[in-house]
Amino acid sequence: MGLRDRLPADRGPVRRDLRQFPRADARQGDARRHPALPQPSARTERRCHLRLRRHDPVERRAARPHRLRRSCRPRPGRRSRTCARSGRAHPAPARQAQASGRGRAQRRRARSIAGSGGSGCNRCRRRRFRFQRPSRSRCTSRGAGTITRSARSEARPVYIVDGNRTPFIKARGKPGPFSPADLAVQCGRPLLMRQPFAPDAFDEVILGCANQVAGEMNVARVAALRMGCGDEMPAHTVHRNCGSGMQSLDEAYRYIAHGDMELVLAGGTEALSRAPLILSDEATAWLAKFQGAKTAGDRAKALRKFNLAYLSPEIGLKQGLTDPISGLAMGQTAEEVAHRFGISRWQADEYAMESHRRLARAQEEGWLDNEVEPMFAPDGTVYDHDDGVRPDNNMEQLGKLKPVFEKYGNVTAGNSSQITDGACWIILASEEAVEKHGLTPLAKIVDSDWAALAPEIMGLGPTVSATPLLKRGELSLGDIDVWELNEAFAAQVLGCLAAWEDPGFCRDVLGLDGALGAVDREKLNIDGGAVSLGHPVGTSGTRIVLHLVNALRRTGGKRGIATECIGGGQGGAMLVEAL
Ligand SMILES: CC(=O)SCCNC(=O)CCNC(=O)[C@H](O)C(C)(C)COP(=O)(O)OP(=O)(O)OC[C@H]1O[C@@H](n2cnc3c(N)ncnc32)[C@H](O)[C@@H]1OP(=O)(O)O
Repeated sequence: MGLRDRLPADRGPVRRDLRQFPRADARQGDARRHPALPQPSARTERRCHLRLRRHDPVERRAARPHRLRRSCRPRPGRRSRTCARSGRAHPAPARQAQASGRGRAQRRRARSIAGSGGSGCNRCRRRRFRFQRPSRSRCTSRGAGTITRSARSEARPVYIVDGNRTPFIKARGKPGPFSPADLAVQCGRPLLMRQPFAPDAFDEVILGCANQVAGEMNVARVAALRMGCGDEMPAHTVHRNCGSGMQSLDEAYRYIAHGDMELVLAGGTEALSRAPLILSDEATAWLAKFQGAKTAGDRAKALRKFNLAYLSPEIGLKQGLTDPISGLAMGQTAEEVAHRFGISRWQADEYAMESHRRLARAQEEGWLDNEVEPMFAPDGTVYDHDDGVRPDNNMEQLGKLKPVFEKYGNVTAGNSSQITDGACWIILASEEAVEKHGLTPLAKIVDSDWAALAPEIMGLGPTVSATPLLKRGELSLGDIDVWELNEAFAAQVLGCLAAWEDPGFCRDVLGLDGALGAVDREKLNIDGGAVSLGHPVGTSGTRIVLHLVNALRRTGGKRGIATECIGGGQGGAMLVEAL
């Protein structure tokens, strides 16, 4: 029975309450044992469990309930008050509803919200109800600017006509040879050279980048100019963390589908090796004072206040890979997903090993040759392949690695995505542009979706963003020939697969009538993924769509979904059809 047969018959708003997951029995499951590792004692197991519980939003909330400040609690019939936290005015909702002459139901709702102390201040309300209120379902609506169901039938077709990427180069603890703009230019030049149109024929250049460097602000425009697209080429950079590369494609898709543009160059670039070191606020203040000193005496005075600790900068990459709301590193969010769905270390390592095996096979068979363009460093070094792959990786090697993010966790350097540099471009065109320039479309973008969930479990982003594509397209799992699910962490990918097989999760979070089912592993990340290849965060979204198109064409498949989790608690997905 496919998803089509289980489509909910007008079930109303989906209840997306992640407190339900996992079931109690799954929580108690042993997710950490690995036969090749020394086993933790019962005491450390208990401690580890307690530590994970601290990340659990439900347990944490129970332990430390957020109290709305007095001033945030509007009461029916009272005058509006100012929130001490946000500084915004809170109208008393019941009175407000009455005054504006709204209906009885609305007034009742307003009273009940007021009674629970949750009206008015968005910040407070969001904090307090984060895991209490069913969130608005994004399975069916995507906010302003989206292509709605009715508009979709009138939308113009959008074609992927070409694309390529650089090799992904592992960051080895020092700045890599290329900046984000260098990567984008080295990737883009050969792509533009083989097109039958001039580089200035684009309507817009859009580039995703999560870590822009100060010397290349609006890196899209810098790259467009350096690629010879001309002074009149509009270009902008987009940022949706790990979804930046897919965001650029999605914008291009929408511009073309709406009839605003004909030909767009979209992509992603990232040089994680060049993430900055950041001076602390104290060090910056000292430096400002020192530089502002007018006399030699003032300078000497400032020098005397110098503290050696100022020389110890904060690591920008570490901060960037930590969620600012939950305070969890991305790897810890993967531990969270693994814990909730009982994913073991063994399973994660097995997945990682297979990822390396598949990428090595793809490189050997030349399946990536039409996708990867070599790069040339100023010192003459040629980079022509993804250098993170370990063709001879085995469970013994992987089993020896220590968990990185939790003492007795599952996530290691071996089953995490690697920190790499790389760029990727895709050319998108309307039917008119295809005809005008005599282009050969490779695939068509059919639909896309963005969804959000709690930052602690951002790894489940693919489930909440890809399922609406299946729903809207009335597709079952069997209708999807290839899946590209970005491998942020092996445990996170496996967590998504487990969630789709969990009837409770699918029913309550995804709004289905039962479990979606098991994704065929032979159709998932068939040529490896970020675990073996690396994950230049702003680029990966473009890469998975480009590779999906190539993989579909190579295997003779028709439909494919590229999907990824996004730091901060989001998911993005794109449905394409090979031509
Ligand atoms: C929404 C999202 O997409 S979230 C995802 C965003 N991205 C991330 O969070 C990045 C996650 N990854 C990381 O943070 C890093 O890769 C880390 C912290 C896990 C590891 O970083 P590093 O220590 O620099 O990794 P590195 O690749 O150097 O490996 C460390 C060690 O493990 C070993 N190792 C790594 N992978 C393997 C493997 N597959 N098999 C055997 N050994 C391995 C290395 O050889 C190395 O050992 P050595 O020091 O003796 O040479």
